[in-house]
Amino acid sequence: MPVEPLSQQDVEERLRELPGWTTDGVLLRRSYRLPGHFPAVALVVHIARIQEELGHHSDLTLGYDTVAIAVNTHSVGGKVTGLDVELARRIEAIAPGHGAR
Ligand SMILES: C[C@H](O)[C@H](O)[C@H]1CNC2=NC(N)=NC(=O)C2=N1
Repeated sequence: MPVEPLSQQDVEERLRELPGWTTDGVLLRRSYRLPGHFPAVALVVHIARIQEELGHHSDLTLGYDTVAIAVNTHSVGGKVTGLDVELARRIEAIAPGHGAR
């Protein structure tokens, strides 16, 4: 199935089920605070594993106890698509297990 950009309204509707995630119309973003540096590193590695499984990759920024995620779909010229929302859902499902909030 071809991947198509979502309208801003579509993105906002989908984000209602993803508290903490925001969009500026170009990127889907969320930052997490972790209980220390290694938990933050572990979250990055876990996200990297999910991204390899999906074949879809965000820009991940690792801080001391923070992880920031920004993602859109390059193949449609840098717009938000269902692939980005799916990645956000997958990340939300595993982040609490790392103590992320
Ligand atoms: C061939 C490979 O699946 C593609 O290049 C994937 C890789 N990861 C990707 N990640 C993101 N964010 N957007 C893409 O369009 C994309 N394309």
